[in-house]
Amino acid sequence: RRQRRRAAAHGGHGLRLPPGPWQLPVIGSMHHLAGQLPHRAMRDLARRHGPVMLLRIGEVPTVVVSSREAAREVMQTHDLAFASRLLSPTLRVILNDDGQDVIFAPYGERWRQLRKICAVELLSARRVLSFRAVREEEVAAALRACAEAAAAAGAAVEMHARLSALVADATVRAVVGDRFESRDVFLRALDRAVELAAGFNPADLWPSSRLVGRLSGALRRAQECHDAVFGIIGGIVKEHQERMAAGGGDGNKDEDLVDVLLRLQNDDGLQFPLDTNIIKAVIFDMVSAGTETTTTTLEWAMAELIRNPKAMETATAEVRRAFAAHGAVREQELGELRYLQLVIRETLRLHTPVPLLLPRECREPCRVLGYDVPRGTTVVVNAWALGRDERYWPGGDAEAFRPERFEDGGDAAGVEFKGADFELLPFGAGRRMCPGMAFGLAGVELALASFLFHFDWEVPGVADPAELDMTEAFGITTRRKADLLLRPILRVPVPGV
Ligand code: HEM
Repeated sequence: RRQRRRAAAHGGHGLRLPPGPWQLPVIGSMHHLAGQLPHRAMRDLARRHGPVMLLRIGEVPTVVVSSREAAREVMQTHDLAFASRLLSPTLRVILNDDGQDVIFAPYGERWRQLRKICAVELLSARRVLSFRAVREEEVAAALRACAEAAAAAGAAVEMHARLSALVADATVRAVVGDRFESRDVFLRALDRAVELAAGFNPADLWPSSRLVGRLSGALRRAQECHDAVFGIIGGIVKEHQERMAAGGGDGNKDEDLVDVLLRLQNDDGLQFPLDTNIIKAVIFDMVSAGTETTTTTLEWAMAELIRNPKAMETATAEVRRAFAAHGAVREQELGELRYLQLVIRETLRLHTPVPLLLPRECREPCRVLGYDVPRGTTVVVNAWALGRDERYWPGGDAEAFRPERFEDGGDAAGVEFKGADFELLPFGAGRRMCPGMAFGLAGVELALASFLFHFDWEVPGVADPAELDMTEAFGITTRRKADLLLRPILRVPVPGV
């Protein structure tokens, strides 16, 4: 009978819908998620109901995928059927559009054009390389700040603030060409957007109710975020336009991403013109997708290394050995740091920065592991749960930080995060996979290697580093809840200090 009720809820007949926990009127399955972070609650529910599970989040039918095989079906076998996104009411307000950007655009020609621009122009390997000097300068500034703290005996550094400033400045300079004065206002608004975009507010739970939408504080807050962020971006785009009109800003070498987009705006070959609103939305995508994820990865990597002194020792010894003669980390040789790469891979496994990836929307009726997924269903892949699943990470230590598991001969040797191994999906997979992977990793690698090269790190006031608080906060990304206060001890002089 339960099965029939669910089928009716979808307006479908004779469908074999995925199983799921019992539902209540109005709130659907929400009571099963209450009091826990969604990715954790969904993992626990999936253990009981299976790898393809149907929930109703408020009124939104949501299929949660929690096995390697099911993820492969969604993101590879039927990728085209799941290549769209849904735009929640909150996101619609934050972006002020119906999917004009890349991240939340529905699948279609418009998205394909923007995606191609990302691949060929904005986030290509050549472009990422062109921002090397920016990355090096911003990392050097962060190192100098840490060196000052180290010199003031015993001063600790609040790593979240330090890392988000570093990543934001490096990303923003690449995207818009310069730091901007309102960086902190921008970051605060972005912070709120990350929380709001995770959904689970009344406006997103009951999208069909205008009344709920109107009464929901979330939409008001989303509007405030939009105004703050797009006001700043609008000013930046205008400055670029004026500079271009005055004949400056040309020359491929120093192009920032706004320059690139404005240049493409004049390209007659585009099927869909890039109007200024689209450019602003894409700029917002680049900055928001680039900062939060990269900062989160760096913070967890530092926290895990602190908690695991042996891994810290190995990673530090490797980077100091590699760059001892040069006195500073050089980006072009980072590929040689094999252990550091494994530390990053292990961090992305345990602390998948976007734990539920970005929800997809089913474009055409489809079957996943034999279950029917009706058109319009939201589909969520619990990448965080896959990354900790004992079936794929054997050895009884799936929740432990052990980069060695990826070494040759290790039990996860050869498992990569490039979208082909469905147990490790920090960047997703398939057509909607993250196009900013190289951009993000370049920032993580350089910063992490440099922090370890110049400093040893201690946690003041925590007798046993294993006791470090690792609680996650709610949001579209898995940020740390607690501050990460670390004391740097200078070991190799920082140039310019
Ligand atoms: C550690 C860093 C990063 C992580 C973990 C990450 C993760 C993700 C994930 C999980 C998705 C959704 C994939 C899917 O649906 O299968 C995504 C999409 C996206 N990411 Fe990233 N990302 C990172 C860095 C970046 C950076 C630096 C940029 C750009 C500057 C970027 C731009 C994008 C864009 C534009 C999309 C949307 C793609 C589409 O829908 O077609 N990301 N990212």
